[in-house]
Amino acid sequence: MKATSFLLFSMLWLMLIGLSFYYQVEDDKKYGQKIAYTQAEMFFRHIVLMRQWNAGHGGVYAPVTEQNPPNPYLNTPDRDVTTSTGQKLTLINPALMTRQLADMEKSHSGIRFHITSLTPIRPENKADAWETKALQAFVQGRQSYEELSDIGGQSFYRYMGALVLEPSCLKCHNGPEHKVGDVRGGISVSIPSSSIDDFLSVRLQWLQQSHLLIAAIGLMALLVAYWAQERLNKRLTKARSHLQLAYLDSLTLLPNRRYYDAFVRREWKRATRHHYPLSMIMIDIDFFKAYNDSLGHVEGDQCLRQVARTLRRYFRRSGDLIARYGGEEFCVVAACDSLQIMQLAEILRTAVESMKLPHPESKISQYVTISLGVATLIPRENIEFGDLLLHADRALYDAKHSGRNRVEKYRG
Ligand SMILES: Nc1nc2c(ncn2[C@@H]2O[C@H](COP(=O)(O)OP(=O)(O)OP(=O)(O)O)[C@@H](O)[C@H]2O)c(=O)[nH]1
Repeated sequence: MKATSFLLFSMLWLMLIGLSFYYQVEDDKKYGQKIAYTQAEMFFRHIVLMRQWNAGHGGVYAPVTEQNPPNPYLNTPDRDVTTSTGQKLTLINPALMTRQLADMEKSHSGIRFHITSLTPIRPENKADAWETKALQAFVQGRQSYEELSDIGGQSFYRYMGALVLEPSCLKCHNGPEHKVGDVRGGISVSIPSSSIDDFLSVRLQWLQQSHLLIAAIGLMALLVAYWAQERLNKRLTKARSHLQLAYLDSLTLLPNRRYYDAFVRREWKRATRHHYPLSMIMIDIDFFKAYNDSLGHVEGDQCLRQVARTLRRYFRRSGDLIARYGGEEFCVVAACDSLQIMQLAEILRTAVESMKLPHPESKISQYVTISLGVATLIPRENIEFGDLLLHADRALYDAKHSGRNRVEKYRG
């Protein structure tokens, strides 16, 4: 893994973790809201049930106390009674019971509920702005309404359920304008959002910690993979450079003689099996000693490199090879016939001459030139591959002795 890939994967991983964190937090918020509204709805249903119980009994009597004075809005003949022992009792109808329970709940848990309507009998039952919105929604046909809203600057999950007139309610709501099934108001239940926020913040903390841990584990795994890959790469590079040292000539970066020998042996066997010709070229730089002597060894090395670079351009096929044979000698092996190898040799000769690399001490040209000896054989069982080398060498000798800067073919 490269450093850029490591960075890319790390960023991708962190993005995934970030996304997972975001969606889980959002999900938890929704879940928290759902819990709040469900809790509020349950409260509402419970109150409605208690009201039904109360209305079913036509109200219940309780002793008159400071906290439980007679209800001035209740116009029934037996609102206040005195027992045979002189105890004063007053009738508690569903509305009064709801109010008393609301006061108790508010001081106990902070949860508020409020019985209200668009036309309340009791002024304290007047709807606030949010409740008015909910009651108007009931007029449009909705049965419940829920929203996150403020009361006195404090945030609440607010739920309101519609109160529907039932037969038992007609004992008190007995005017001609009332009939069973009418929505005559609602009870709003408000749960402080702080109670859910506390639960959410604990969950958020857990999510943060678990995501940080997973992110760190993932990053560590990536780091380990990166580190292992780096180690492997280093080993591979080392192994490759060892291999290169063994088979490459360090000056010209051409394959060396050891590689060349192994290559020729392999090609020789193949050509023997398939009966096709194998050709060889021995190449020698003309008057290279004089070049060295006049310009120095450093320039000599540079000249060898330039000649190698020029020659190498003509060897792209997998069956052909050029190598540094030693000193200022290069050799070529190619799976082709004598005509083709002569053409190639001539191309190589021209290419070096065309470099126009000045040679102040050459007796045949003002530039660096090469002599080439070419040989071709169709391998057979009774011929050694060394014969091909000897023939090429012989041809090179002929090229040297017939004037240099030329190609000579082995003539047998
Ligand atoms: N700079 C440099 N010179 C080298 C290297 N290997 C061999 N030589 C030199 O190549 C020269 C070869 O000289 P000779 O074998 O006499 O051949 P020549 O001078 O080219 O003469 P002909 O081949 O007859 O044209 C020697 O002076 C070697 O020192 C090398 O790696 N770098």
